[in-house]
Amino acid sequence: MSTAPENQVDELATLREEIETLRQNLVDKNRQLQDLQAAQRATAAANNGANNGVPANFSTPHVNDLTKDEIERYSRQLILPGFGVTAQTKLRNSSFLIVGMGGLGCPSSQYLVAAGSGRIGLVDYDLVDRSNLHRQTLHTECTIGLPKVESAKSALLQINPNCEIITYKTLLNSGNALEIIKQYDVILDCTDNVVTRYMLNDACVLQHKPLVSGSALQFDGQLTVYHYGEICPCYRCLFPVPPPPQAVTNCGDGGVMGAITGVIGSMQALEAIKVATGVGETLAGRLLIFDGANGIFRNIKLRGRRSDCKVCSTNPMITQLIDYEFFCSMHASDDNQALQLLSPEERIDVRQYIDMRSEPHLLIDVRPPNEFEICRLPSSVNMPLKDVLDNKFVEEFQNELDDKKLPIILVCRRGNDSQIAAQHMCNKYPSHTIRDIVGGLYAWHYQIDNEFPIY
Ligand SMILES: Nc1ncnc2c1ncn2[C@@H]1O[C@H](COP(=O)(O)OP(=O)(O)OP(=O)(O)O)[C@@H](O)[C@H]1O
Ligand SMILES: [Zn+2]
Repeated sequence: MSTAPENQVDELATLREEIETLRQNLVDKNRQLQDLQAAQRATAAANNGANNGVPANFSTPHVNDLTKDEIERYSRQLILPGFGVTAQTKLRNSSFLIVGMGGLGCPSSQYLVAAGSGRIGLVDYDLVDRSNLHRQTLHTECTIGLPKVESAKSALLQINPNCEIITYKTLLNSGNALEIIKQYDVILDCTDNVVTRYMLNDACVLQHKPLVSGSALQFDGQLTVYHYGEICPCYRCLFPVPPPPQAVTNCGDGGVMGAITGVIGSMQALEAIKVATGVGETLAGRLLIFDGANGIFRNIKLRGRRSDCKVCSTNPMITQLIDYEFFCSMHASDDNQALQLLSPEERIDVRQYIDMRSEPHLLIDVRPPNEFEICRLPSSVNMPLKDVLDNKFVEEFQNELDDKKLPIILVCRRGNDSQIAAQHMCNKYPSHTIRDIVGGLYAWHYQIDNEFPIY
């Protein structure tokens, strides 16, 4: 006999509660583990030099200042020709600031911590989300909802408890960047937005810090080291003017293959290690381009420092941090990115759409076909935005458009593209009722049905 629907609902709720309690337990246990490990390290440090019952003349002195644990832990790195104790010790005396604990920050911090870096700062304002887990490999099912910096710190200390890890759960901006950056030797840009790229670049130039910069989108990645050495350009030398906001795509909109961020993030760690130890040739003055779809690495030579660069030239115009959101006409965080193209009366919200669903209407989903395939509202038809803008709807929906009373509703993922489509269609058919749904499928998930998937 099958369970009654209301029992299933109760059972589901109980299971969810139990999972939540277990998750919270795991987080608490992880914290306890970290505290115990810290106490253990403190005791070991206090006992350092004590002979633990072994006669004094039998205790072995540390070789070249590396402890027994360090020699064992880094043995495969220590025996590398050209690396050795000197580089290992330099690494231990170095500090790295990783800005962004997402797709790039996770692998780069993982390798820097595992390799024996002395001190690592982690900066991120965001919380772990389930959609992060396919690429942000330090975060897990158990740390969903926790600050990314805390989730990462706990995972990193499991790898190497000897590394000092400092967390900053904050948006790095003009107000706090210089103060934080000055405490570290090498800075890694693992963020995903143009505003932070310019801000970090200028802050690193002002503080004379090398900047290891990575980016990953879809199947592609890029990597270089800015402002390192005499002639190496800064980000502004290459891009004096920010791109127009509509030309910028992030992972949330364009998608990204997790392994691409793994490749670029690991290489950022490698570049940072080379900068800190002086071993090997860094990518300063060169840009590494990774075409993951075709398995091709390219290395292109970059121009030298720009003599009229606003920040790194001998007579810079920028001598302190500016308002980068204003400079780029964009936001640094994912918040408040909603486009305001149409007035409220030209739009409907999800509840209004629910009310009109029983009446005849045409619901057009303007997302790309691969996203439409992931999930869709019942009875919606797909016409991607670019086809709407090419007027393909004129032919495709000729009958519906002939019926002037039939409302046409446009929907997309978050309610931005649907506004562009609605505005375009309204210009062509001004007497027709054409509306878009505020907040799109996200609003549907949050306000109507949280079983409806979001991505
Ligand atoms: N100025 C900043 N200060 C602190 N953290 C930042 C800043 N700008 C971006 N970040 C962080 O950088 C990380 C970039 O990660 P990633 O590119 O993998 O994207 P995401 O924001 O986690 O995910 P998605 O774009 O899929 O929603 C994010 O965790 C974001 O919070
Ligand atoms: Zn410059």
